[in-house]
Amino acid sequence: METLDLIIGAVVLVGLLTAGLAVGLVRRGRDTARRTLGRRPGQDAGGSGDDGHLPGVGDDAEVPRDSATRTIDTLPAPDLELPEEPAEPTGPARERPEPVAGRLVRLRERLARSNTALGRGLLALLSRDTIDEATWEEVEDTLLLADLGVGPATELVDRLRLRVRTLGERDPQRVRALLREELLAVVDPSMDRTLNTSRPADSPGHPAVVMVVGVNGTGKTTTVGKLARVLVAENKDVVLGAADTFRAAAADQLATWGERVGVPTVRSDREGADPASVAFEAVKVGTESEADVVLVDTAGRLQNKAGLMDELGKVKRVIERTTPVSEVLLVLDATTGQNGLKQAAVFSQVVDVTGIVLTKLDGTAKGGIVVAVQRELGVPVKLVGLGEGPDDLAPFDAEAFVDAILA
Ligand SMILES: Nc1nc2c(ncn2[C@@H]2O[C@H](COP(=O)(O)OP(=O)(O)OP(=O)(O)O)[C@@H](O)[C@H]2O)c(=O)[nH]1
Repeated sequence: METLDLIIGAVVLVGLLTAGLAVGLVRRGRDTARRTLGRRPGQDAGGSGDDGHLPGVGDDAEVPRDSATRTIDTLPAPDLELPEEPAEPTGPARERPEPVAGRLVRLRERLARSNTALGRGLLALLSRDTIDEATWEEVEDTLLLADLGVGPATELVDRLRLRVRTLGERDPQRVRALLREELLAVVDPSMDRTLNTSRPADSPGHPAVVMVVGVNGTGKTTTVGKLARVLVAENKDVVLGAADTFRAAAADQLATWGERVGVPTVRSDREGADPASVAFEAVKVGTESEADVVLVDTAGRLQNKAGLMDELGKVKRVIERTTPVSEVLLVLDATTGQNGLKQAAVFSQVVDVTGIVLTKLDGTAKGGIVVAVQRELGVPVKLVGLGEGPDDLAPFDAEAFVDAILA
């Protein structure tokens, strides 16, 4: 009997050992398969310096079983895609954005190549032997052609004429200096152009939220991408929200901008998903990850579609359930002149625009739109787009701008 018990015990033990070994082998096989699937093309089994057990940077890593359990209220809405953690770039090496200081100098270089540049036209007129009434009219026309707007153009000519006459000034260098002063006055150096990207003091624990709005094709998505780089260059942690859900490609475009500098993007893969819920989720992710700034890209809205404009208002209200919106930046294409101004007015009725981003300033010799749009909205131009390059976005500075015009 005892012998029989011993034999049964031994058989059970061997059985258990065999089963354990089999489970171990299957697990190990699955892990190996996962690592292989997760590997990007070009990475061999021993590559990326891994020891054969850890995934390489950017590979899918299985969530450890002992990682914190997420409660229901931290789960994303079903159609949203949260950024993978960590936000390491998966493509080429992470780019280092160029420093921001002095970028506006590029405008001077670009305008210098233009034959129709505003400053050159004005200086040619003012260096004539006689500056008579006809000349002043030509000065005014030149300013109007440069999209300065009637009010500021008349103002500038009246003041300049008075000073040139009163001082009896004929020296070209002095006339140039007077012109500079008057141009600067209409561009208005006293406006506060600071971009508010500091965490809000009145909403502790939340990131600054910047909403970017504007009509299709003005350069919104590109601006969000460039702005993310500016902030990364300032060592800020950024999260992007792809609330342009009209076009899935817009989210792809935004995510690509982010990946280049290691910034995560919250997005929905479903075209037409609720933009407000994407924006809300982006702010939530930004808060949970203790980001400094959340940049929310919105769909290009045609200003005559009242329903769509209402939706934009909703995006803002939904964000504000969590935390105040620090900046609403309206992106305008500098090459569209008066049309851009009409768009600007409609947008400012729906959301309180706090700053203008004037894109494609490299594509026009008409810098006057800066003045016109500020007058129209009473809101400062804070950033300007100077090209299609990733770092072609410059903080606007009135003096540097006028100097670029007069270069
Ligand atoms: N030359 C120049 N091109 C720019 C500038 N900013 C943006 N662009 C170009 O303008 C085009 C439109 O830019 P997007 O960022 O896609 O415009 P969007 O407003 O987001 O458009 P939707 O996504 O359709 O709403 C792209 O080809 C950009 O490269 C700029 O400052 N200068």
